[in-house]
Amino acid sequence: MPPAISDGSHSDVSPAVEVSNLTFSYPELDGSPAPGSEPVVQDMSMQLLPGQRCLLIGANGAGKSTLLRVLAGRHMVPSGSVRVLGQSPFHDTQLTASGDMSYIGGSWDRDIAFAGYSVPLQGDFPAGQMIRNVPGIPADRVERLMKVLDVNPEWRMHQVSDGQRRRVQLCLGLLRPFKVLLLDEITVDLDVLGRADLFEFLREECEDRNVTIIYATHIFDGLDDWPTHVMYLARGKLQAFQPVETFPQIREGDLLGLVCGWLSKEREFNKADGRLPDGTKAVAADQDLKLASWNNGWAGGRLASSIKHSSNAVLR
Ligand SMILES: Nc1ncnc2c1ncn2[C@@H]1O[C@H](COP(=O)(O)OP(=O)(O)OP(=O)(O)O)[C@@H](O)[C@H]1O
Repeated sequence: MPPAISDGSHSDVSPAVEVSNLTFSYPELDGSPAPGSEPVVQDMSMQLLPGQRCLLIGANGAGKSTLLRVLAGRHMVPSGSVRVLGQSPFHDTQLTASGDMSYIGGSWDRDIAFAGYSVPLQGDFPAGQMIRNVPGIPADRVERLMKVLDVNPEWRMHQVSDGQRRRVQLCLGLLRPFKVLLLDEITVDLDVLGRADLFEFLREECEDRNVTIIYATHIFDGLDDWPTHVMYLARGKLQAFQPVETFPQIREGDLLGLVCGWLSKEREFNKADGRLPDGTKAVAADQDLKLASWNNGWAGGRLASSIKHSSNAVLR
């Protein structure tokens, strides 16, 4: 396991993203973390400057999505612990409303009362109409993005494939000229060429417009020379955060090998420390399982509830 280190770069330019001693736990219904639980993000500090692109790496359950959602202002944290473009993303909704910060998460869905949670966005409307109707976007940017993402304006949103829906989601998320972009593994449904075109577009955005990007992924194909920085999380802690040129393996085009090495060491560490593969502490077999104080909601006629110390259980 590499030691926690900081980028070490010093600059007079204000950071685009700044995290200072951030600790975050998911609250239970009473607003406090489950007693005895480890925070999902622990004592993290890092900063990225305009123009930098960072890959966010970590095993399943490491806390990547949680960190991105905190940066995107989806969870309340003390205002000094996260600054995006100098603002607190939770407290300053203008960051998102203005389009200066864009967050594109893994799924594109919405909760519909009495119908269910996580309903994929669908409806008989053409993709081109949705995209071209977003006000205030220069026409050349709209057409360029539709070309990069190969979006057919005639696609009807109730008939598209998962990959086509993802392309429309990305197109809408990238439409406004953001300054900070947070991407949570959004390329799983894209074909190889679509993914390559997208990353080329994002690189140009950084180089031409000086934007900052953090991208969480498990897919490293073709990414060796894309990031300027790499950030590795394990058990909620920042294990490494460095410019790519400081990693000989990345310079030699073996980003995947570097990541596999980190994850294998992490797996051995978890085993030796009596932890589950996701890094959480294993619970003794004789410990009572208690229903947690949260329910995840009704979906498809089932009540999905979380049971403490277990994977999600479903009560029918
Ligand atoms: N809404 C939630 N309430 C409580 N705990 C949560 C919630 N969402 C995630 N967690 C827990 O937080 C931890 C980190 O989850 P997170 O989704 O951030 O991991 P990740 O690194 O993005 O994983 P993956 O690579 O599988 O997407 C996990 O242990 C997960 O069980």
